[in-house]
Amino acid sequence: MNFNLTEDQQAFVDVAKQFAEQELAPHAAQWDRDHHFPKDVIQKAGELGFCSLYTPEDDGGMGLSRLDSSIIFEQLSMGCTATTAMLTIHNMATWMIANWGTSDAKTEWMEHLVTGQKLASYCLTEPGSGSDAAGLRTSAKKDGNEYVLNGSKMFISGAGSTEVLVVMARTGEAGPKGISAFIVPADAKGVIYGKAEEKMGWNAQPTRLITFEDVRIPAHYLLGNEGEGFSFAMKGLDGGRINIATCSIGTAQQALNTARNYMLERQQFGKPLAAFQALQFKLADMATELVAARQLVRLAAFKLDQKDSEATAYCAMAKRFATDVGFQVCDQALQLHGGYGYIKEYPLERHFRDVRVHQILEGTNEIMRLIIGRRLLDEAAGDIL
Ligand SMILES: CC(C)(COP(=O)(O)OP(=O)(O)OC[C@H]1O[C@@H](n2cnc3c(N)ncnc32)[C@H](O)[C@@H]1OP(=O)(O)O)[C@@H](O)C(=O)NCCC(=O)NCCSC(=O)C1=CCCCC1
Repeated sequence: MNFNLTEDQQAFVDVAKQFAEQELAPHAAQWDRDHHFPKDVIQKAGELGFCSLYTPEDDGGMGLSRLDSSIIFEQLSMGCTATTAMLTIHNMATWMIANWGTSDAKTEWMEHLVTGQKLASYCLTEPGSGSDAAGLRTSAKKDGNEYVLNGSKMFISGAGSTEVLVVMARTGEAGPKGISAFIVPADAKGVIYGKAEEKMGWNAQPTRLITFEDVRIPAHYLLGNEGEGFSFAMKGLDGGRINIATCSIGTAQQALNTARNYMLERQQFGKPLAAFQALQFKLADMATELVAARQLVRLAAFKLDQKDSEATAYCAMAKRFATDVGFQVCDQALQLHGGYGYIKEYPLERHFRDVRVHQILEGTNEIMRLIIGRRLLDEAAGDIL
């Protein structure tokens, strides 16, 4: 077992780190303050392949593994959490279209999505269904060569600024088996956008309600077959959960680095904070938990790459653990800064606000525990640990 980065992975790290330092980090605070969505910067990231990291090469993507992608997203999220998170969502939606889109739909959309010239949002959650995703009510009714969509999607990242929506909608019976997935052009007639939500963090990307009123799309925008949409949505989220966990790791690493430097510089009682053993212990615990979280995220990514039968449970474990650790590390880094941690002149309060939502979205950490627990207790599952 080799835990070192390969030469290729190190090269990816170098490119991503440079991009994060030059294109993201210098602007992240301003984007947060202005609630500015830096679409041009995401498109610039697309020129480096970052918009289609794990989309297969045959579909125009980079064809990288989930592990390689996680290593890259970690570096990018050290520059700007919210922008990188949006990039991961676009990667997830693009991968879904590449995997299950019809050849006509792929001919129409893929070349624009893999480069990031067009961006995609993922639309599962509804006002009445969050954790109970299979309870969704948005409907898609077949009408000749078209589907007609009606309903609403809530908390949609990028909504109003992306060109493509991957929408899960009901074509059949109640529950997961009646759900299908569709490509919906974001400017289709009848797609109506709500106001941008005022959020605690993730301010460098818009979040809106989307309402579909008799939205007509061609039948070949159906992904796979009718009734397969819930499973596609969940498969997309297995990878999405690693990506979000990764964004927590990168942000927490950035917060840890900032706190370490502050401890070396800041003098109190005639000596640097670094000289106080209680604070050394705090930093030691932050680093230890962060390293453990990173390894679990990379293990889950590896399991997904291997198509391991327990990959879903490992992705849930990684998401639960890394987003909890990421939040705690950012909180402790803020605490180590004392009053300076609480003011906006320093980045700690932004990191704290940005990672908080990772414990909620792409499945709450309570749902992650449910997924892990169910699997552990499934008699057919065998030993997963
Ligand atoms: C786990 C869960 C609670 C599901 O439970 P139920 O008991 O209803 O469904 P159950 O009986 O577990 O399953 C149904 C079928 O589905 C297959 N399948 C499940 N997982 C997977 C999987 N991982 N891969 C493949 N198939 C899967 C399952 O096998 C079953 O099919 P079968 O009967 O076997 O033929 C699910 O709903 C969930 O997870 N909620 C969190 C939602 C949630 O995560 N939002 C997040 C919304 S997105 C979001 O927050 C974003 C934020 C920022 C932007 C991006 C998006």
